[in-house]
Amino acid sequence: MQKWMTEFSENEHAVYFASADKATRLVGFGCQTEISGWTDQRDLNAWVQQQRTAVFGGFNFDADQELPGIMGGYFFTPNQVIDLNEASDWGTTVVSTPKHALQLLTETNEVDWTTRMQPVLETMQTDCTKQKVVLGMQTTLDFDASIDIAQLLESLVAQQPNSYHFVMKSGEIIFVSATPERIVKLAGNQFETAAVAGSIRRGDDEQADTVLADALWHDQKNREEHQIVVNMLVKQLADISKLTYAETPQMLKTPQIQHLYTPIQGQLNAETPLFALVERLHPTPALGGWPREWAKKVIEDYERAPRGLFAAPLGYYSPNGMGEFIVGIRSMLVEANQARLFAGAGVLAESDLAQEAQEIQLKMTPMRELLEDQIDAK
Ligand SMILES: C=C(O[C@H]1C=CC=C(C(=O)O)[C@@H]1O)C(=O)O
Repeated sequence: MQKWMTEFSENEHAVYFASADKATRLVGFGCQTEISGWTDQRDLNAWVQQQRTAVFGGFNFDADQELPGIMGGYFFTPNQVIDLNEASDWGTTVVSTPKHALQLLTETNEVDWTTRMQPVLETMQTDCTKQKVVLGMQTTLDFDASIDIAQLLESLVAQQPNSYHFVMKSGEIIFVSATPERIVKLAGNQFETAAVAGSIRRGDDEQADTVLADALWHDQKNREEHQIVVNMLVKQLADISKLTYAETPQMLKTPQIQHLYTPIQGQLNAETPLFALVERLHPTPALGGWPREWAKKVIEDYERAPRGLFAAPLGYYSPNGMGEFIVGIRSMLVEANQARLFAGAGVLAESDLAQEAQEIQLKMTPMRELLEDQIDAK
């Protein structure tokens, strides 16, 4: 286990952010100032402008659904931010005392998900203006003892090497995401975003994997689901920037899932704050849907519980204007003995809800596997 992981678990406030390529690996400890419960984006912007060091945190997926604590949207300025790619002493191995292996006591699933979502599908089948909605699910796991955060970080780094990592701790509450999706990265007048939508499992060997990738690439429903995201990103950005992207998607692979993927580069016409870009894009139809307001209402009405940081923009923002935000999918909220896992799937009129429910289970496996490292195997 590395030194920063134990330090993280011992701090009241801590944050870890890593880009998918690991060119950025930041960890922050302590809290100088914090903000939550803002009602107007301008209050958040004003607060950010007052900070002299980087701020870290995330938005509430839907600010109209108020939630307490960090799930309602939370940013803070750590006392100390360490660049793990430079400060090698924080990466030194420390001996950790083996903890009590966890036993899973109960697992609570949304067993009614497909029947509950059926009316949404029927609306889409009768009204072709309702093109896409991403429907989420939450699973709660209760253990006999508290989850070891340092061990969780070690598992995350080892098991999800190609994903963005975001872990934020405030007191006893920790939000963890190993996501393949970045909403936006800004440096000067250059930004990067991407459409990640359309999914299939990984194959057992290279040949099976390629067959599955090929099936996904040629699948009409998935291509349509992906194109809705590309179109919206372009629509929201074309008036303020010059965009570069390919006409057809490539594949993006995580250990469990492969996705259709269209990276988009942009050059801003005029200086634009990072939060203004986030506001234009969130929620993209990879997390919300299309039309946007209809999808937002469906999510509010049909999902069992508000999302909070799940599927919301999470990241950091430096005083020089640079920063990066990812979306908090493939995620969980950990509090003492409990983990609440989140995932969702894009639904179109031609979707099979049972199949989408299976896809959601697959999308929960990255977080499940982090916990399995701590479970008593007997
Ligand atoms: C909402 C999630 O995935 C989104 C991102 C990529 C692919 C997706 C899909 O194929 O449905 C989803 O839109 C999730 O993982 O919880």
